[in-house]
Amino acid sequence: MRSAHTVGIVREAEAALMARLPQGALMRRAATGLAVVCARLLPRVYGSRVVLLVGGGDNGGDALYAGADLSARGADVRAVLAGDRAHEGGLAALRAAGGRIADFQEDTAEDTLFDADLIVDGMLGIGGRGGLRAPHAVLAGLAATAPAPVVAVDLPSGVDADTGEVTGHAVRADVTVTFGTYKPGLFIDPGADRAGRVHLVDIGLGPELPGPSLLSFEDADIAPLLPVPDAESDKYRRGLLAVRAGSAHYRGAAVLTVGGALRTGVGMVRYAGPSPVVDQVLARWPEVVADDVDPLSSTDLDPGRAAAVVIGPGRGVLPGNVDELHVVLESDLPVLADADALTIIAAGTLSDLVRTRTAPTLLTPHAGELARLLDTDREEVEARRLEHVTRAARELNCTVLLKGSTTLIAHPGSPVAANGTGTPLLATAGSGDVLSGIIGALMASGLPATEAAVCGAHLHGRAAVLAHDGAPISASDLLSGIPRAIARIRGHNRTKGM
Ligand SMILES: NC(=O)C1=CN([C@@H]2O[C@H](COP(=O)(O)OP(=O)(O)OC[C@H]3O[C@@H](n4cnc5c(N)ncnc54)[C@H](OP(=O)(O)O)[C@@H]3O)[C@@H](O)[C@H]2O)[C@@H](O)CC1
Ligand SMILES: Nc1ncnc2c1ncn2[C@@H]1O[C@H](COP(=O)(O)OP(=O)(O)O)[C@@H](O)[C@H]1O
Ligand SMILES: [K+]
Repeated sequence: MRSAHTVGIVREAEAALMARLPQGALMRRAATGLAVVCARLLPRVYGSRVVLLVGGGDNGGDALYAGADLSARGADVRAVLAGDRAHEGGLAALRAAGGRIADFQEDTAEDTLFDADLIVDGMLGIGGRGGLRAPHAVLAGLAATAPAPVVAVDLPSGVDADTGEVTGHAVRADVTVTFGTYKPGLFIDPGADRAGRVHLVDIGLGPELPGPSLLSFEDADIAPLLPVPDAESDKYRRGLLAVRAGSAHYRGAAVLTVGGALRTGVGMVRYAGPSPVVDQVLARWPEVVADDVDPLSSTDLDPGRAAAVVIGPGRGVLPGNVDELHVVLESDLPVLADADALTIIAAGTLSDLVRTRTAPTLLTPHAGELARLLDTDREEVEARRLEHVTRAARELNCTVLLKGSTTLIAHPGSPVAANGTGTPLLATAGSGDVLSGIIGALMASGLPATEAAVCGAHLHGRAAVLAHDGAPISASDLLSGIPRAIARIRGHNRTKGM
């Protein structure tokens, strides 16, 4: 599991640690770690051409000291100064080690960057604010087109460390070397996409840091959470999931939600819906126990021995659907509400019930649905995803999973989780229905809503990557990836344990 802390927290921890260390010690630790990663990226250090893009703050200082280390090992190091000032100690160290230093010149910068074997982005770190100004923006553009790999110092310049937001230009790194702790923006798109592979360099900040602001999970963290049936299990102990998805207009939503649950593994799926949808679900999934129920006229929940309910995908927003959701939310079962159920909640009539129910509640909106829940617009949510998912969890007093290129999961009082798996190919109709089924199965198996959401999103992304094989996938294709993803994740855990 990788923990991230916001800039404010990093600054406080840094101040506490620096008070006990000789001046400059932290920057030396950071720069040494950076130089080691840079050296590994070069076929050989001696004779390699390394170009440092140097900003006016300590981020530039890190780059200059690392450049001095590489220069001392025989690399040909050139620093291009983006600002009108640069870290004095770093400049002196690079000069003393034989490196060259030049101010940014529009007419020579391109040749300098295109001749490099490695480009080190030390323009802005956690002190960056807003969109990159010139000449930083020009250098970011040149670094993106130059053939050499780009290593970002602490974070790619132009990425907001706390949110992953990018306003205008930002560096696109192949590798980011970050110091002391991960920064949230390294795990949230578009920042995550700009960061490439992220290495953490330990500079001794750990003991000064409080609990994380954001978490990112890997296979090894997910594997122990996945339910494993044991010899004592029967279908009820493994969990019965009640699915309230699909309608005469949207039959596929029922088929996909149920499929997501079955492929994830659950004791039983009990489906309730209008008769033509029941026929379609049974034609595809004969193992389902299905009840003909017209949700528009019957509000009986009769969940049997259900351990959790998924409601909403393709279900409709008519008065009967509102009544059905009301009954489900009034139950003491864990509930996952998606799609049309979110539209109903956003309309206001049931949001109080969501807020006050004591059983676990998980809402799984995309940006548009979250915007409706928070009475704002989609662009606003997309620009500040972390802020909005946190606010929704707090205001609705439940777990909220915000879908999108980075899926975020928030629960009041807990660090937000950023999902690290997936592919843009997931942006296809119905893939959200599959996600609801996956998470519903995990909730029915007994996982708390937040853990089910974190595991489900991870599994969903892994399944997509395994299913696509380089070609586009449909939501149905995704289903076949789920068991393979579970096997891979479990296998990873075994390897780690050996
Ligand atoms: N914390 C730690 O534990 C450790 C931290 N360390 C390192 O220190 C880094 C933080 O250093 P920092 O505070 O000096 O800020 P930094 O990121 O260099 O930027 C400041 C400069 O950027 C400029 N600038 C701002 N926005 C801009 C824009 N949009 N476009 C253009 N320019 C812009 C701003 O100019 P101004 O706006 O003031 O004119 C100022 O000159 C941190 O990321 C890590 O690398 C390690 O050494 C050791 C351990
Ligand atoms: N650019 C992207 N990269 C990765 N995953 C994405 C991207 N866009 C969407 N997704 C994922 O695809 C799924 C789409 O779900 P949703 O928006 O509910 O679609 P639908 O309602 O059609 O099923 C979500 O899991 C979401 O996180
Ligand atoms: K940087």
